[in-house]
Amino acid sequence: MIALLHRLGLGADPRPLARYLVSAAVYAISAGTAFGLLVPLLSTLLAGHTGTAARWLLPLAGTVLVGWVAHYEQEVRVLALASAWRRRLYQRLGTHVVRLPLGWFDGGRAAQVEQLFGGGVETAVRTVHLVQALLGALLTPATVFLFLLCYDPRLALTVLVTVPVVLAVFVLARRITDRTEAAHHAATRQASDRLVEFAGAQPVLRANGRGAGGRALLRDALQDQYRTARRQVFGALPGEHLGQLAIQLAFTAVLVVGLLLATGGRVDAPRIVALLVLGVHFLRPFADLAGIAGGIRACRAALVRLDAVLRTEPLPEPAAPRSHADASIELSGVDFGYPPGSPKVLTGLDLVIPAGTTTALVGPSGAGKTTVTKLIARFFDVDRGAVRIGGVDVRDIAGARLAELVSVVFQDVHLFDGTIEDNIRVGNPDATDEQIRQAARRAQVESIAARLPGGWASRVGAGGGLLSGGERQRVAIARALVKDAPIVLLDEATSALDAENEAAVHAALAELARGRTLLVIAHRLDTITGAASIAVLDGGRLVEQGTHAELVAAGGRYAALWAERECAQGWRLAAH
Ligand SMILES: Nc1ncnc2c1ncn2[C@@H]1O[C@H](COP(=O)(O)OP(=O)(O)OP(=O)(O)O)[C@@H](O)[C@H]1O
Repeated sequence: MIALLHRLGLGADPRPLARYLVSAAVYAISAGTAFGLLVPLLSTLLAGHTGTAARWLLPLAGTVLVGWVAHYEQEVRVLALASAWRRRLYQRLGTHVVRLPLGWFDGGRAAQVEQLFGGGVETAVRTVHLVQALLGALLTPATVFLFLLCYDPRLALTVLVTVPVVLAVFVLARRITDRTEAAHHAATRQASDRLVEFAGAQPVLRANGRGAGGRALLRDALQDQYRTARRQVFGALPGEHLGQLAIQLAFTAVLVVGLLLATGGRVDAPRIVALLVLGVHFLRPFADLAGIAGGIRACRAALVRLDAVLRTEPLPEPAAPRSHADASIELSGVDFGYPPGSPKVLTGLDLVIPAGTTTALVGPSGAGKTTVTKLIARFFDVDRGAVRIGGVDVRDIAGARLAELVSVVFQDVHLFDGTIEDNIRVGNPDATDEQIRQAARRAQVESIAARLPGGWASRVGAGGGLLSGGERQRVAIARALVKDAPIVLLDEATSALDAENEAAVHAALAELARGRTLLVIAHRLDTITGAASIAVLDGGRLVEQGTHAELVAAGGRYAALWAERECAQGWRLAAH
């Protein structure tokens, strides 16, 4: 844990950390000392020696004052330390995440990072506060024990013997509580997932007359959650009571020994009362230790998640970046698997896309088309072979330069819940209003703004939910137009488009192609019949390449796909 905290930079500035630890330790020790000084004060007071008792007031007041100053210092230090560390962690995470390969964000990792930026860093930072609680729970009883040892070694040994028993009972109690808590968390998570799913699936459920069926799934999940919540309450009760019981038993043991000592006349009654008060203060912090241990476990889990992200290697930057000659693309002998080393998705792939031309990638689902675009944009590095832009290996082009060279328009375009203009401006934050409007016009986005109730000022909803698939893609094309990168990689929207949308996307694509190297993953063959070149991918290999006419005439894989499409269209016409 200490190595983990060190790696995450808690000790980057050791002086404030050391001052915090010292003030927390001084506070914990002074609390123990104050309890220790109560013994002579109380015992003399109870024995009626008021004058002698008064003499103890001064050291007690001094200790309380030291404790108060240390406590103030500890609170100021912990706030400064936690906020500096929080800022450092956010900065490290922010600067690291932007250097990670974009492919790393696949498979739910984006949500993981979102969670870290949300509660994860906060939970990790709580570790700093737990340190003072831990020091208090260890150093205060240790100081009290030293006083007990000086006052009465027999009583001191008695309380010492109870410690392992109390700790063992607390560990057992914690295990019982943890088990039921884990089951309850899992059931709560499932119930909330079901709730979200149930709300989101309303259109599908109702369209299929499954309103009641969907409710049954939700009801089952909620019942399950209720059952585990009850189990958690009843399961946690024995755990909590066991802990309290252990402390009470330990105290009873100390009481019995104290009474034996008093009745045997070996210690006078006032002193034994004062010592028993000290015994209580020795045992009390053990109840806190169980809670602190649970808190440390939660913090550790957050720290491990943070560390895992921060230790992920960014794609290496070239030591001596090179400049590309033009916007041509070339893949030569490319092998690639997710993750590197796993079964190959692309094998020995050769593909040349001359600068300023449009090439369409077609092929069955899973052929590796999207993977090709991800390798060109360097979301991942190839396992073998090379991807070149303008004759230069993408690994030799500086990351920032490559990002300027290439625009990627994904199949599932993500829009932010802002206006259409805000969303286009993402492509180039420095673009003027006129440039934005012009890109919007060329990408056929104006008609979208015209149909929205608030026009250009309308928000597009979370993820662009108020727009159709084709409309979202047109906004993304406008984004690529304002970015004005010489290479555009576009994964055509697979969602069914109405005739008007289809024509608009066509026109937007034609604008995008003008003067650029465009690689389009085509899911509708009609879109790409005019492309300069069509590359047919199957099983991660290039099986054919040529123009539409050449490939249809060749009667190969593409001709078969074209025939399938014609057949499907014929079926649609007949069905109407
Ligand atoms: N991030 C990933 N991790 C693991 N496997 C992946 C990942 N992305 C894609 N794959 C696998 O790689 C193979 C090729 O996927 P790819 O998305 O490149 O195909 P595609 O031709 O674009 O398919 P589609 O037309 O359905 O989008 C598939 O078997 C897919 O399951």
